[in-house]
Amino acid sequence: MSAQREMKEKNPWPVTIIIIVIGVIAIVALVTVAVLQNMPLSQKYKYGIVLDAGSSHTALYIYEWPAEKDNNTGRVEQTHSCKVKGPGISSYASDPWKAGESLKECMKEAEMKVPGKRHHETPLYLGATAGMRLLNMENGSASDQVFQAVEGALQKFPFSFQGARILSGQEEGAFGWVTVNYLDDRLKQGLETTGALDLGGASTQISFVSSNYNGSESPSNSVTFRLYGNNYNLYTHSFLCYGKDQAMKLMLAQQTKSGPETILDPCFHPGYNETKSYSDLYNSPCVSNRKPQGAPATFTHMGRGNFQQCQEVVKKVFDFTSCKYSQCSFNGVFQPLLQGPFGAFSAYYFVMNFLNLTNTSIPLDAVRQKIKDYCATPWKQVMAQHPDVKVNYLQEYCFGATYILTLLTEGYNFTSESYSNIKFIKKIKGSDAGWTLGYMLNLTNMIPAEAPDTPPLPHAGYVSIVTLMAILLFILFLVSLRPLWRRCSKHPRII
Ligand SMILES: Nc1nc2c(ncn2[C@@H]2O[C@H](COP(=O)(O)OP(=O)(O)O)[C@@H](O)[C@H]2O)c(=O)[nH]1
Repeated sequence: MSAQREMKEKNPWPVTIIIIVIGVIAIVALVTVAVLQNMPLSQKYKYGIVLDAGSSHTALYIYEWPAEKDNNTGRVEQTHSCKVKGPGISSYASDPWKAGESLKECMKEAEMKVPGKRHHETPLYLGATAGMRLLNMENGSASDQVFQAVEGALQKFPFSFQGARILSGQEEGAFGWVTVNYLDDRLKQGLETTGALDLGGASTQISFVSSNYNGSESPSNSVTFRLYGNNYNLYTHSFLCYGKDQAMKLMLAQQTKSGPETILDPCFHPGYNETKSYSDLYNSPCVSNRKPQGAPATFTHMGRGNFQQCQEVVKKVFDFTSCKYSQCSFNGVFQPLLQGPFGAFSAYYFVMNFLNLTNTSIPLDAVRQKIKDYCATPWKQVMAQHPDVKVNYLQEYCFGATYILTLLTEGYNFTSESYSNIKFIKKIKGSDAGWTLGYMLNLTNMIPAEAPDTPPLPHAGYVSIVTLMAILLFILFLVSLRPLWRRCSKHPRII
């Protein structure tokens, strides 16, 4: 008995080893549980699809975000876009069925891009803008029929179709502003926001936060938001008929008041010569009431290529005569003092990018000179220099640039100084600038009013601390076994 006890006392190794093994297993288990518990769930994605039914064309956008971060920010990304072939849906007023048909190709693309098992839960929205606003004003039943055709076509796809509707100008402006600031991560961080300048085909929007605007003056221009715990009082205005294409009609209407057979247009290149129809020019509610009586069926549209004269004609499409507010942009519309940086997208970008004028540190006078030289370039030469640019776009850059400059400086009152606060942009971090993302974020409640609770430590910090504590505990445990070590180290010694 006593010999056995002596042997146990003399040889504590098995007990020590067992204790160490249990200690190691416990610590490994502790660390593993901590890591697994805090590991992000396997990255399952959710999707949303928005169709932007614009006046000149329709575009489809697919957005993607990690499934477990529905109400967080900065994570929704555009993963795919598709430009619908043909004109905007408002152009199918006389053949509504074709409006629905036109969307099918892009919708089939969306079916391929969104994983099959997510199809049924993927919301699909169609928002129409100024083209449909104008058609609705002109012919309500035609607009209804276009929507019926479009809804019928979209319902045939396996997504969760949430309806098609016309956005108000205010929504278009405000959601464009949300998109820009969301993508720039300005909302979540409560930073100074960026204003949004959107130039479409039929309307144009200006939206910004100004510290001297609280919504009391001209409340119809005010949109208030509470996003991530911050209140925003946004000024926004949409000018119907002041998109690039409708503004061109306004400008041509200025020059065809008397119903001439020929016009020598300073906004088109010298040598440009096309026969155009009066009824096509005056086919929109923006100009239809100005159609000259007794005009011929067609007129010859000739170019003169004179920037200054073009600016004079363009200025005439703005009314600066009356303002019942403390200050106005044009057409008697209130506008507070411009403030902060601005992002200018859609046609602002297409035109300024074509002319290599997206760099706004170029002085305004140099910008004017460049546009002047471009407008004066003979049409033949312009076509020869840009054989791969669509003629429809190419013929309009002189007018487009003159209009943009006049709208910004005379219309919105940008100065040589504040012009440099504008950035001409197409995409931000891979997503197109425009109203669609803001619209989807709003409808899916993906921007919370209050800042989401954040854990006190980031995931990596938490895992590091748990690991460190486990290692320290283990060392402490080993140190507490010191008396045992001494005994162990004595016994094996054979002297
Ligand atoms: N140069 C050029 N112009 C474009 C392009 N896409 C659209 N536009 C023109 O830019 C203007 C605005 O287009 P968009 O932003 O699509 O407006 P919407 O159709 O009213 O929504 C219209 O005059 C279009 O004809 C493009 O890829 N290049």
